[in-house]
Amino acid sequence: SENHPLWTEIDRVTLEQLHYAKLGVGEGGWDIFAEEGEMRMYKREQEIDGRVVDPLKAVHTVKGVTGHEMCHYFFNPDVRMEWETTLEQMTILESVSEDTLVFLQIHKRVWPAAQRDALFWSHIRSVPDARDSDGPRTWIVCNHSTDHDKAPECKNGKYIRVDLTVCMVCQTIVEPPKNGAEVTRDNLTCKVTYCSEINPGGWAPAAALRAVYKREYPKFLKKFTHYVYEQCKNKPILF
Ligand SMILES: CC(C)(C)c1cc(CCc2ccccn2)cc(-c2ccc(S(=O)(=O)CCO)cc2)c1
Repeated sequence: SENHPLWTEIDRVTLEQLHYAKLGVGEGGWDIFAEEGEMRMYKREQEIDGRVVDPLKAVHTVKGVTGHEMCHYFFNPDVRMEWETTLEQMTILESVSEDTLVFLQIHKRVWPAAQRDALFWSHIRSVPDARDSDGPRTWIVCNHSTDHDKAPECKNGKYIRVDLTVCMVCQTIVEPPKNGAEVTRDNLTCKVTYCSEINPGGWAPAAALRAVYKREYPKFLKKFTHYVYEQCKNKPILF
């Protein structure tokens, strides 16, 4: 897919998001708004022309799965409706390649905002790291809004189009078992960093939107990571 017109942007945005995900939340005005077990969610309050665009960064530690498995289920369109509760409809407009798809998603209405849709490319890749002796430990899925000639113009459509950039960066940590035994899921830990910037588009009351984000995002990430754990627990490990 290197010669696809979107490829340059896909490569640039994916690497930018990888770098951004790796930045800590120590500096840059992040404040924590949810903490449940190993999951911590941070936001920065940011408005762009009167719209709440609060960047979000979540970190989570999930035992028993690999980064490849976590990113595979996040990318895979076949299972999205099973964990993505904000979705009403999902269409693949283009399969750019094995690792890159263009989605049109219609999300459920989030009161009091009008209903929205999202048009974005989604790209999955492993991140080579010289230190990883036996295979890549870090995987990333990046979702970034795009235009597409197969999508309805949001003007005559009945949905407001959101503008989003999202990344799911997952790193596998293997704690080697004693006396050279085979690695089992008990030896696996997945470090998850989920970043999102959603410009809801159109008008939505800031306070109500922030209340929605505060309630919905923790639910979203908890449901997704729990779903992956359940899907993987009785399957062979996908490193
Ligand atoms: C309620 C809330 C959780 C904030 C929410 C509201 C809306 C609907 C659009 C929207 C945004 C703002 C206000 C009203 N509606 C979309 C999303 C959303 C979009 C995309 C992704 S993804 O990570 O790319 C996985 C693929 O779906 C995750 C979540 C979340």
